[in-house]
Amino acid sequence: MSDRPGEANVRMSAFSAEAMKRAAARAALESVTHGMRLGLGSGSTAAHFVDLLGARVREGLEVICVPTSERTRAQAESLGISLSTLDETPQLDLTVDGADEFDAALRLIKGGGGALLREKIVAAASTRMFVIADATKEVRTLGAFPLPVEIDRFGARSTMLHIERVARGLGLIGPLTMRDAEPGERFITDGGHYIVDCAFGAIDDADALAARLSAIPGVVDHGLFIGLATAIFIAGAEGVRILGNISGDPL
Ligand SMILES: O=C(CO)[C@H](O)[C@H](O)COP(=O)(O)O
Repeated sequence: MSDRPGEANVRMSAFSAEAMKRAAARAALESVTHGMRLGLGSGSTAAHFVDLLGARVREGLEVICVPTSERTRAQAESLGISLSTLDETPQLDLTVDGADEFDAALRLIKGGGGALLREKIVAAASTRMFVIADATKEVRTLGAFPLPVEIDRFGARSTMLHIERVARGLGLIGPLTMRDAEPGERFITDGGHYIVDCAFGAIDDADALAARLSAIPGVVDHGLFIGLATAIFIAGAEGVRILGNISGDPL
């Protein structure tokens, strides 16, 4: 278990990291059955799941899927996976997505790829949410990965100050950085918002921080996913371990 982002990744070759992500994706795919309504996550681990799902669809599996980003939509479309929207298909059976960090209570930090708002909406519309990850994402305390917060473009500076104040009230102090797509060009989410990356370090009371961030008017959503994941498929050198319950409720 790592407390520093990338610590174990340094030891892990790029090939084995990708192999582990794919192993986690393959294990989660075993729960997908004919006729399911699926949420498709975003990021490199979720992309392995979409790729493997595409192969099953070519073999005849019928599922209907709601993507959590335009990038995932394009990938799924290119693989011939049937797509829908949450307006057409408002309730889903299962969402499979990656995460930037998770803890033993199945709490997550997400949004490293900037898709956290749609990811959270889709996960909340799903009976179950499976997280697929390599073992480097497991932490004792969330927060080594800077917490992404999606904010409205209007009054962005003011909203950042508000986030800082709220965090300080919980003893969390750390630089807040407006995310850029490239130097000099702001990152804009699929929903048209900015992302602020908050490097607080260890977040001892994630539940309180989540509630206080949600109450800030300019905050559209934040990357703390609490009470949404029902199972986490963790791929490591010894194979895939499952945290939580693949058939049931969040912890
Ligand atoms: O939350 C996300 C995107 O918003 C991703 O799930 C998260 O960043 C993990 O990505 P990867 O699988 O590439 O490590």
